Amino acid sequence: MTYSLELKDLRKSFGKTEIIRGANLQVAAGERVAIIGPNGAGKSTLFNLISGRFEPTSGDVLLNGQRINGKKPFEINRLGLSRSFQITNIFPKLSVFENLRCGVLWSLGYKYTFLKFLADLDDANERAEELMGMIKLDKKRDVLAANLTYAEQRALEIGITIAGGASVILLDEPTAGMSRSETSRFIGLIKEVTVGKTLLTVEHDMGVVFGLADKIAVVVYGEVIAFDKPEAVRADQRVQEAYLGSPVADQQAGGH
Ligand SMILES: Nc1ncnc2c1ncn2[C@@H]1O[C@H](COP(=O)(O)OP(=O)(O)OP(=O)(O)O)[C@@H](O)[C@H]1O
Repeated sequence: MTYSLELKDLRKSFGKTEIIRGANLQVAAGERVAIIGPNGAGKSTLFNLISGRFEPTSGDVLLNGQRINGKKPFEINRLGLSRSFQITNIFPKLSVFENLRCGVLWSLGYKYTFLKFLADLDDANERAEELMGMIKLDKKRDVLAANLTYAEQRALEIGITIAGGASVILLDEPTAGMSRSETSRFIGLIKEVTVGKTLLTVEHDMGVVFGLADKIAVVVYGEVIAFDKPEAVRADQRVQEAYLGSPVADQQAGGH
């Protein structure tokens, strides 16, 4: 079976310190996966290895069966993996529509001659309109991104992240900083716009994890110690010991 994303005995050291210590993960197409784990476990480092910001010390990252370690982030992006950052990558002085159109054009840009660019501008406009509807910002079409609410800016960011049609989407704490009601609405939106796509999130909020994920990958000390459906992960003794057993985590999970 070809996985959408696969990590094979992935390792990463910084100097003499090994941070990722043989991580393995097999994510099937269309799965929504939340990566959880204690602070400093290596979740962000894993994201950086997958998206090409860091190169692994050893082991492999496969995207749709193709080895991508050593490739540049933009090359990986063009192979179908798109990542959004906690720090937004929107242009504050452009409108919602212009931001989305930039996202679409950027994702197409590399194969374009100027004439082809002009011919396809209509397509880009159409796609930007479509994305605007998906992220429910059509009524804010001409509002500058800087003037959107925080939650709207995060929605715009998701729109830009999916603009290029990538099949694998990485979201870093997508609801961080949102209120409870914004968060639950946003989980719904993320689910809608990623239908049919493979989704990976790094997430601390257990409410978001259990609301969004088909499967949870638990990273402890640079290894994936469990990868399963939420109920199974919750019942896993090792996970409870390492992570979920703490009263704080139980409280965050809403005592399910
Ligand atoms: N570029 C780097 N150079 C040296 N050490 C690093 C680098 N990046 C991360 N580390 C170290 O790797 C370890 C794992 O960090 P990472 O940010 O991946 O953990 P995390 O699970 O995302 O943590 P958190 O939940 O707190 O965000 C930490 O000890 C961190 O100091």
